Amino acid sequence: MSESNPKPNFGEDSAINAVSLCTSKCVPCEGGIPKLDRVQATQWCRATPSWTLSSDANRISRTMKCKNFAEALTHLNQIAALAETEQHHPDLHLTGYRNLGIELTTHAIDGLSMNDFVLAAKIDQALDAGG
Ligand SMILES: C[C@H](O)[C@H](O)[C@H]1CNC2=NC(N)=NC(=O)C2=N1
Repeated sequence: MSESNPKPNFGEDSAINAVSLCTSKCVPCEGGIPKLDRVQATQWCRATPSWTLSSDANRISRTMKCKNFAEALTHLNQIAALAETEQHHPDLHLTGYRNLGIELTTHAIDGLSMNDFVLAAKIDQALDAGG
């Protein structure tokens, strides 16, 4: 609806959901766009329910316990490949040998953009496919 809602790949009326996010591409961002506000970020999070919005609404995160260290590394590499394809890069944390933490924010705007949700949905698709 509103012009300030940055949904360039979705159009005015189309729904934001995991499928529409997965078929979208990250847009190169070097600043100059508004970050999603808390209300927008909360709406977008509904499409990526595995992700938690930070208290300052500037990032989303997902944690997962992998079977073992090798599976955690496999997932890290899957995420790295997606990040390189999309040219949008998460903060990745591998702790306690199999606990994977993934954080997404758009550094150029110090907050959330569509890119974070596109990559989050693609990460979910890859990890939850069992690969
Ligand atoms: C032009 C290109 O999109 C930018 O340099 C990218 C690279 N990857 C990035 N990743 C993230 N998470 N935030 C950024 O602002 C960012 N900038």
